Amino acid sequence: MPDQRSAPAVEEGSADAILIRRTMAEIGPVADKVTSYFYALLFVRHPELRALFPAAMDTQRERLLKALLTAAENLDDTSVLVDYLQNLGRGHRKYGTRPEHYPAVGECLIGALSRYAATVWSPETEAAWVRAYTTMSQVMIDAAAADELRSPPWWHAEIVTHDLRTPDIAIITLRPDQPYPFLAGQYTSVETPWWPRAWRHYSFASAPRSDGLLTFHVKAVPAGWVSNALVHRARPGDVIRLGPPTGSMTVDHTTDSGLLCLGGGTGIAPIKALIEDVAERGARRPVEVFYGARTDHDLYDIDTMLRLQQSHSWLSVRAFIDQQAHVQLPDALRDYGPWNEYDAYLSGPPGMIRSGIDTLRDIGVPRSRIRHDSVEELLVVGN
Ligand SMILES: NC(=O)C1=CN([C@@H]2O[C@H](COP(=O)(O)OP(=O)(O)OC[C@H]3O[C@@H](n4cnc5c(N)ncnc54)[C@H](O)[C@@H]3O)[C@@H](O)[C@H]2O)C=CC1
Repeated sequence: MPDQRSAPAVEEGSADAILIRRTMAEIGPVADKVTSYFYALLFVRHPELRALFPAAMDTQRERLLKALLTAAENLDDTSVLVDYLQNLGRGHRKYGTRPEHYPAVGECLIGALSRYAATVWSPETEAAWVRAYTTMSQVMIDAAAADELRSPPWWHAEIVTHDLRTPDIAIITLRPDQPYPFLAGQYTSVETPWWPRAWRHYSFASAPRSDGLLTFHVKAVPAGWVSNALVHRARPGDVIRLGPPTGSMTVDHTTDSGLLCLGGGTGIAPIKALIEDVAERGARRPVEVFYGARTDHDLYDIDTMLRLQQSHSWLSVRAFIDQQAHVQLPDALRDYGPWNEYDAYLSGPPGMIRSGIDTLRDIGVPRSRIRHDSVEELLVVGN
């Protein structure tokens, strides 16, 4: 019998969803151990799969757990879950994942969960996990197969310019080896030749261009292998790999509501892409940008933003520097507005996004009008 003590007072959802959430609640406090044990099982039982993963597994561990939690939380919300899994399936093509790998992963996952969620584990729980995993992996496999007909698993892209704007921020322009379709506001995953299979996310800093070139703003962060390689090692002529575009922080061109954009640090990159997108459509909708940084130095792209402001009467750019203003970026929103006719776009460190959401909700902006990339994904952005 499952242990009722660990179950929430009122449990809602399908029988399988309840059993799966109970397992997740049970493993929550020992999540690190579960993921380590899972990978140990996987690599011992299926050593041939080790080559699909990066040498350093730190970020990978967080990603597996995040995927499991997202799936468990949305088990009864089919459209959110299917969307998420299709994206995940398409994104797995760049790792070389094949349909026959899924059962091996499922078997080791259940092995790890049953060991660490022993008090709530039962034949019913196991059956619920087998059903859920089988359905979810089939969605990923089908999405990957459909994507094979339209897109390559990854793109090669050559660095054409590398502009070191500050000692730790570079603006990098790339030429993909074949057309790379994406929307302003989206992001992609990047792998460098120096750290094979370590993929990190970066937002596109420009709307799609007629010459097909792509731009990223990269800040080298402490212990960030990929970001340090891109800032300090990469040079024109080097070739990196890109995964497919993803993200829904895009402009809704079916309305002409204003855009309220909050860009913190290198989070200004996709905001610049959104401005270019609005400009290209020729719609004169108001775009209000709040650009924040900790120091003058970190406001590395202010000249570009001010130039854009000069060319577009509908654009307003306000810059905030923490050290001078003694307020954090989201607080600045309260002094302007009203914002209830605006769609809000948040881009920057996870803490800024979380507090930006709170501030906007607090001043009456509905959640449905607030867009940002997944905060969990951002934890592995830019490393
Ligand atoms: N699509 C996206 O959302 C993108 C996100 N990023 C992320 O942006 C970050 C940029 O890093 P840095 O330049 O070092 O940023 P940073 O740590 O220097 O902060 C930039 C701005 O955000 C504000 N801020 C930071 N933490 C906050 C918090 N907890 N509450 C309220 N405001 C806060 C600061 O006041 C500052 O104005 C990285 O974490 C990167 O992953 C970068 C590009 C795109």
